[in-house]
Amino acid sequence: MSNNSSNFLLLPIPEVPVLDYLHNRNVKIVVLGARKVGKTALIVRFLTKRFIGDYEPNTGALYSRQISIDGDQISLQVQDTPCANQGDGDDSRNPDVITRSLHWADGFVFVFSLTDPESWKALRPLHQQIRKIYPNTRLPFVLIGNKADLPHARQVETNEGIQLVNEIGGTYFEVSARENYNEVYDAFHQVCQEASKTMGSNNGEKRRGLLLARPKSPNMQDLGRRLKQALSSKVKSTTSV
Ligand SMILES: Nc1nc2c(ncn2[C@@H]2O[C@H](COP(=O)(O)OP(=O)(O)OP(=O)(O)O)[C@@H](O)[C@H]2O)c(=O)[nH]1
Repeated sequence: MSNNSSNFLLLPIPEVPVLDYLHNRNVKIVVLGARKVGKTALIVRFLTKRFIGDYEPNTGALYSRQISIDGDQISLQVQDTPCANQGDGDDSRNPDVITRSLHWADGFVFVFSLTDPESWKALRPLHQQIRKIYPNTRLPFVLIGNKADLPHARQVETNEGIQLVNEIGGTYFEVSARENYNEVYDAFHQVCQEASKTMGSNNGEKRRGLLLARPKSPNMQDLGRRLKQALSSKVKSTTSV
């Protein structure tokens, strides 16, 4: 077997079929928040409808799915991030993943726990970091106060969530990943819908010159680019014969 064909055999099998990936709109959402606020639980709930109680500490997984938004097929990628600053001295957990994700995103889901005021406070500095990257662009945001099923442990009031969302822009949702799929779905659907609309109005391009590759594999953009390159070199060699 030639070297060329073995290169193709080494490509990972993507969850999104490659041709769909190339043709559909590609929406990239980043989920941010302090540790243990339920980021992974929310993403998994949105994508699978299931609540799974315990996860390994987050190291920045990327989830890819096809979803339908307003009748359009969207290739959705959701980036779970390791953590946001919580003043716990553990900001060393992949700060690079967070910074790169901020550049990569088309929309953001900010998460705090209604039982943890520190997780609410951690979001402001994160938002300031995003404003520095995009001083003139308002990307879609939703703010989620999670763990609404624990009213006895609640320490952040609804008006504090509203106050924060008024500062950062976007919509505020109070949800329980554990108990309510519909609210979780509404929050994620909203940010996907807004990101998709924004991309539609910009011809699929978010902002020229600021696009960075996602930090970790599986890198679907790279896969798409490599496939396009392979196809175009095939066309070139055919036409030059
Ligand atoms: N009661 C309750 N517990 C929840 C809810 N969502 C998540 N949890 C729990 O909160 C804990 C943390 O959830 P994760 O999804 O791992 O949180 P994370 O933000 O991804 O955490 P890191 O990996 O540290 O970044 C787990 O024990 C979950 O079972 C919820 O809506 N209600």
